Amino acid sequence: MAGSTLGTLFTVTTWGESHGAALGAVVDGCPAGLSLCEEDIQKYLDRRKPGQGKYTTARKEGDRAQILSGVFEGKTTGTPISIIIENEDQRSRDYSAIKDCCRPGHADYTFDQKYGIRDYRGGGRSSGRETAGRVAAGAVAAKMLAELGIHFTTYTKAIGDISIPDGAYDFSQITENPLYMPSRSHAELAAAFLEECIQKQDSAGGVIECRIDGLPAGIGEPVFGKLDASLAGAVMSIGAVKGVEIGDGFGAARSFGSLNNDPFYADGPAVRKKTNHAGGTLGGISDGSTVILRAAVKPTPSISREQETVDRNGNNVRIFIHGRHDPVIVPRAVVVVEAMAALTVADLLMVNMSSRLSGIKKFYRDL
Ligand SMILES: Cc1cc2nc3c(=O)[nH]c(=O)nc-3n(C[C@H](O)[C@H](O)[C@H](O)COP(=O)(O)O)c2cc1C
Ligand SMILES: C=C(O[C@@H]1CC(C(=O)O)=C[C@@H](OP(=O)(O)O)[C@H]1O)C(=O)O
Repeated sequence: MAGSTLGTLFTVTTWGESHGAALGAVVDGCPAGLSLCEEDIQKYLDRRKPGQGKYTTARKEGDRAQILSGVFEGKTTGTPISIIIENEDQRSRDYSAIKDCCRPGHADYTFDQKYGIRDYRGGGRSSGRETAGRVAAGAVAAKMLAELGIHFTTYTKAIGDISIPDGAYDFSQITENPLYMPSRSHAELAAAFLEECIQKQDSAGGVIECRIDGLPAGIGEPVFGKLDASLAGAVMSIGAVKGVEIGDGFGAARSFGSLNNDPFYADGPAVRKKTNHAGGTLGGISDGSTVILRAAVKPTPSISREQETVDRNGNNVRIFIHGRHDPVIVPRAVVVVEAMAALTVADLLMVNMSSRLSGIKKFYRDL
């Protein structure tokens, strides 16, 4: 299936290229009866849309979602939901000039090696634009999860070295600044840092944090389909994501068992934890506390500074990229991380429904 599909029971396939006529997604396995309209999807897509200010690519796309199937009279029908987003601004400034060169840090070289043919008008399937389909699909998953009381809070935790300390968040700020940072002062520092990067014809990376609230204990598979492994796999499949942490992540390697273990306590009939170093998962199964994941995003590879590379004939050449590129990917990828997390949780929930005989009996009785 050439790696375009994710999930077991709640699946998503994305299709299309950055410079083709359109791109989109097919969501299969979404239960019938969910209220769903184009506006639900649009709200998500608008958070990723390019061409919105100086910290995003200048490529102007409306990114309007159209639902082609799987919804009737405002409700999902249980059949595949197909969503299309037309490309409107494919015109690129310089791709023909660099068509035989491999952009350092981008996927040109590896695509050439794998397929022997490449649509040089842009990144094709390796373009960040492919993530529009993921976000449209993730909006469907998030809508379903919201009905179950499962909610996502996703934001920019760091840009370059400007990092918001754990817990020092003002969530009301997330939508107030174009960098999606939950701290006004950090957003101002990050904006100044990005201005410097742009001046130097350079790009920057950063960290995205996603918190999942309302997930009950018991979701996730014990071996390969672990909640943390599945989240990491889905989030690592986003272009430019170079690392994923769950809970304290790499910090846990420097901790001690006595500090890193989260003590349990009984709160009436509920079992809770005093701390959450584990990030909401134990043994690959949710423990009922907030699931916390972070994604490390590298600096945008296409920078306008002169760089060294090779061409298809094996010559050492210098490359100048003058196209439309994000000086920082992080703010636009915030909603992509959320979408991938929502798709993963929706799928694991569906798989989980068959893990107990009592669950199957209940489903059978309700038929
Ligand atoms: C939302 C989003 C926007 C992106 N924008 C750009 C861009 O404008 N220019 C660019 O060179 N790469 C951009 N990228 C990154 C490339 O798609 C990515 O680096 C490339 O596919 C190579 O994959 P890798 O970095 O995972 O190895 C973007 C990625 C995402 C997720
Ligand atoms: C258009 C989008 O971002 C694009 C992501 C991208 C890349 O190489 O990843 C390269 C640029 O596109 P183009 O191929 O036109 O030069 C960005 O503008 C988008 O995300 O919608």
